[in-house]
Amino acid sequence: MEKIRRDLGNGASEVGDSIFAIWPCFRGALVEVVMGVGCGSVTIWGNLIETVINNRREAGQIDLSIVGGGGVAVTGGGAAVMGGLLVYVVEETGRWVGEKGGLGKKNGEEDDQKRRRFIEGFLTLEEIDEVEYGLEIPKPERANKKERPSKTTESRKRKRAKKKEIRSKTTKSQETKQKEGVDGSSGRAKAGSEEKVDEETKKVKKPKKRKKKKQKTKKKEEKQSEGSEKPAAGGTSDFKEDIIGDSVDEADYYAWNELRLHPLLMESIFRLRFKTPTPIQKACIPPAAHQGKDVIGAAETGSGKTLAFGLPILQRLLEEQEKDNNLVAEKGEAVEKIAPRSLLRALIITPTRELALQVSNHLKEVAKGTNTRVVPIVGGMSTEKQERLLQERPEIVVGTPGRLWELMSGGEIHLIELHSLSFFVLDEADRMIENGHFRELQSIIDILPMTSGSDEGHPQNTQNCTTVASFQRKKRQTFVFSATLALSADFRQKLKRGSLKSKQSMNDELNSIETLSERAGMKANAAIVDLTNETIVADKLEETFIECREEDKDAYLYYILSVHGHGRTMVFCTSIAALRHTSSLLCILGINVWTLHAQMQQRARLKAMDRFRGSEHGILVATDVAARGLDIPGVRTVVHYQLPHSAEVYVHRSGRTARASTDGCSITLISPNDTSKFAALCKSFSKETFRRFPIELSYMPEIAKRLSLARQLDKSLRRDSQEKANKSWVKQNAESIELDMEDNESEEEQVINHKQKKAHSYHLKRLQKELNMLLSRPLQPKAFSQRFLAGAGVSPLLQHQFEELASQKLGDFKKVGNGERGKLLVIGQDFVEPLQALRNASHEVMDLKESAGKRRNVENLKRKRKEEKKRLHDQRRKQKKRQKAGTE
Ligand SMILES: Nc1ncnc2c1ncn2[C@@H]1O[C@H](COP(=O)(O)OP(=O)(O)OP(=O)(O)O)[C@@H](O)[C@H]1O
Repeated sequence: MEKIRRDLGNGASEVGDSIFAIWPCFRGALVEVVMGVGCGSVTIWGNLIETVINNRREAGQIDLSIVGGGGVAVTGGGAAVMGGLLVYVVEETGRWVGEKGGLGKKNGEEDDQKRRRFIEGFLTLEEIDEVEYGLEIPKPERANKKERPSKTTESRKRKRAKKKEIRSKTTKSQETKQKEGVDGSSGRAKAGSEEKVDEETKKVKKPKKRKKKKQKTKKKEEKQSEGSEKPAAGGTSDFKEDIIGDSVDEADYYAWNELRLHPLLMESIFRLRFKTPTPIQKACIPPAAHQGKDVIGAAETGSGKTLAFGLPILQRLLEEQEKDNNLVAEKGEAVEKIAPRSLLRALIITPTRELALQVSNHLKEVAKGTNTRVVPIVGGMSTEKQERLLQERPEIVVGTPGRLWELMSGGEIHLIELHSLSFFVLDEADRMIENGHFRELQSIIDILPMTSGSDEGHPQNTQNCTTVASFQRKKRQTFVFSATLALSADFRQKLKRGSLKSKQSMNDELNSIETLSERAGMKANAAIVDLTNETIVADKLEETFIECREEDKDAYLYYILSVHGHGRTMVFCTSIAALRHTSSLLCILGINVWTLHAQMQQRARLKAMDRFRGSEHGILVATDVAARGLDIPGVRTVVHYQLPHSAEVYVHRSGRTARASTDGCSITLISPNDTSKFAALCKSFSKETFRRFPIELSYMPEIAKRLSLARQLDKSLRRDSQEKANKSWVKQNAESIELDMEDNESEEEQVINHKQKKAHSYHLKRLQKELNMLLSRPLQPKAFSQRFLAGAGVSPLLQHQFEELASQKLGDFKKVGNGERGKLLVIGQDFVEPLQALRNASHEVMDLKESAGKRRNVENLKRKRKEEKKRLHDQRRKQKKRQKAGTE
């Protein structure tokens, strides 16, 4: 989340007005409040805001996290002079939605206590991050950091002092532990201890959170018991034991031999059970890892591109470490003199936060057993926490352009000391140049040191490594990867020719892969690996479509999910409005879905992903933020509810299934308005035919009934919640500034209103009852026999409904006890997932050329009819005119 911070240096007298002005912005939004503290008026402000926030939290209307911070440090400017309380409201999108500044003079201990009470009621973003995502937070090491504007308030200092106290209590035990074998210098060991300290600190401070902490500890213990603990560098024996325990036969992995990877990396590969390198890995690792070349890599979705650039990075870092160690042994000098550690060596940029986290986790997994640290830096998470992660000086940083540039431009030393950067990677590179979305990327590229200089082999004369005598770093390598690089016809030709020279760009924009690569320092002799086939999509992907009217898309989606809802399914919408509409309808229809879109708070985004990952038959309704790169095993089906804007997005969306040599199915819902767009889309990847998804039409009347009820319910519920939110907003704000609300309604109006409300609530109840009744029985084809089931198979939903029905019936039967045999028996049937249904069905194929021809014919016919109609109309008009003139 990008924070836009401004201060309004207005006076405390405007408190009422200003709070009133802020709250409308909160409606429905998830916001973060950053509070600057330090003065007398805090007591009043703190109480006032606390009350309002609590009310709204309890009403479930807002979800606020309070991030403390000094007025001076947070805001600078006017506030620096005047101090006071500042409330910042920032939406997930980074759009500024409200602000308030109040003034006062410092009032000492009492205010501070109040403020602390105010802040302690909430779980901060940091804690939530830690609990949920196991990020390791190293302890702050001030010495390492360049002078930056301090965010410290007095109370934070006290907080830290308290932490220190507890830390000192725990240090002894940790020291003993470290001596007992845990590598004391390991970042992770440190991080672990810091987490413990944090835990203890919080225990002392927040009894409320004990429950959460317990879960956290439990989770951690579980993780540890799974054996995911990282062994210290060089200490591979634990690893080997793991592997031997799992009886890996190294001979099975012979295909990796020619890639000459470091033994520690090979151990990770054994552990991950990757028996052979994928083609893109085979093609990229030799030039990237052993010849020091830049690489442009294009291969189908799910083909292992992350390791195609990840392994060479780790390989080179390990080789350098070994060389350094040898030099240290030879010369007997301190390792820091020979080769300073703790410099940024690889910067990997991805377009989305989820992808950055995924790539980072993937690399961490492979880097287990080495000393190399990988850290994700993404928006939507606490900046402070990420700054602390960077203080650990990780060698590899994976991030999104926005947050990276925010930290870089803020002077984050680890990110701006780039003289030792050996790898610059652009994952999903073609996304980075779309619509000038990533201006920050341009800024990042601009601060990269030049690569073409003659400094190769010479000592780097920079702040941190003036003493590097014999340490020779090779020049920086640039890697550019995506599944759809070859979709640009122009670029494909260049890939084929092996020449990347771009035409002189008219402006400074990064509007083509060529300019992007050149500006990033890509060398002319880059290895170009294009393994994409003509159709670009994954080999084992079955692409299908359903033609339907726009208003019937919900019905077909419901059909797919309820009749074939087996395995994980991702449903893609192009707009957030459509996503909200679809997911809300599905929920009313009793289908549980998770949602993911860019306007969600990051925490919620990650939670949705985690839950989707954890559910065998989960359904994720997402916008295109989830289209690229996400690697979720077991996604069997992708549904394009709305057509994507480009062929690239279609390929990436579809590529969430059929990954890593598995199969999968994509279903595109095409309305008449979509056909020409769809044909154009297919044309761009030379696709001429498409299979029609088989639909058992006899289900549709029943589905239509359910949908009609669900739509009515949805509409009413939306209207109600809107009205409620408006009313409670006015009421609460009036209360917060102690205004009495007058009731202007006459008695007659009140009676009418009451009657209307009653009628409305009765109507709602009736609709719900009717829908419940329909949902309580299995979705049946029209000609469904009540006694025997035949047809398209049983989805999990159907299975569940059958079981319910059976237990009901059998229950009734037992009650009657008349000795008759039960009439309904549920026999487990195999589910038919979309891909299977497709394979079972006949090969009905849409010839895109033919259908485009047909469409043209229909359009011509329509045009001709229209012209004919117009001609006849004009003729009649003229005739009438003439007749009129004749009679006159
Ligand atoms: N050599 C291998 N053998 C088997 N599985 C592999 C191998 N390398 C990577 N994988 C697995 O393949 C899956 C896809 O990998 P990855 O996410 O890197 O694909 P990708 O090509 O980057 O996909 P996308 O284009 O969608 O981003 C991951 O689950 C990864 O663990």
